[in-house]
Amino acid sequence: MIRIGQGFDVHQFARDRKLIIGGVEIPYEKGLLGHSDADVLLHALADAILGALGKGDIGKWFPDNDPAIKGIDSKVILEKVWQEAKKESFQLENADLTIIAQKPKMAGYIPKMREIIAGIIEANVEQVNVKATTTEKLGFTGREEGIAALAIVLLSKKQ
Ligand SMILES: Nc1ccn([C@@H]2O[C@H](COP(=O)(O)O)[C@@H](O)[C@H]2O)c(=O)n1
Ligand SMILES: C[C@@]1(CO)OP(=O)(O)OP(=O)(O)OC[C@H]1O
Repeated sequence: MIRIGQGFDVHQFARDRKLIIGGVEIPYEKGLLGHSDADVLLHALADAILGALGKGDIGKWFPDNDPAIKGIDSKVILEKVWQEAKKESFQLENADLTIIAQKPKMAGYIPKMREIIAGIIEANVEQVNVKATTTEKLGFTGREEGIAALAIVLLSKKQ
C-alpha cells in the first residue's frame, strides 16, 4: 500500500529568535517566531507524514498552548511523528520539500538539512529532496515578513 501526504506551514520573522530550518541553525539577523523552535520546514514535513497516515496535523499532536512543549526542538516533533509511521510499518519512498524565502540564501545549508531529515525518517539523502525559491519580492515572503514551506511525501507499507 502506498500513501501520499502534503504539508504547508508559515512562520513570521522576529528579532531575537534563532533561524532554524530543516534542523539547521542559519546565521541571520532574524529568526522565526513560534511556540516551538519554529522550524517551518520540519513542521511542513511532519504534517505531510501525518496527512499520509490520515492522522491529522501537528497542532493536534503538539498543541501550541501546551507549556510542557514550549520551545520544543522540531526534530523531536518529527521523530515522534515518524514513530507513528513506523508503528504502522510505513517506510519513506521519497519526500520533496520546498522552502519559500526571499532571504536568506538557503542553498549552502540544504545538504545538511537533507542529512538531518534523512537521519530522522530513516531514509537515504537521495530520497529527501530539499529546494528553495524566492517569490520574486512578491507577497509576505517577498516582503521578508516570514518563511513558508511545502512538503509532499510518499510512504509505502512494508510487506
Ligand atoms: N531563499 C532562497 C531562495 C532561493 N534560493 C536558490 O536560488 C535559486 C533562484 O531562486 P528564484 O526564486 O530566484 O528562482 C533557487 O533555485 C534556489 O536554488 C536559495 O538558495 N535560497
Ligand atoms: C509546533 C507547534 C507546537 O509547539 O507550535 P508552533 O511552533 O507555533 O508551530 P505551528 O506550525 O504554528 O503549529 C504546530 C504547533 O502546535
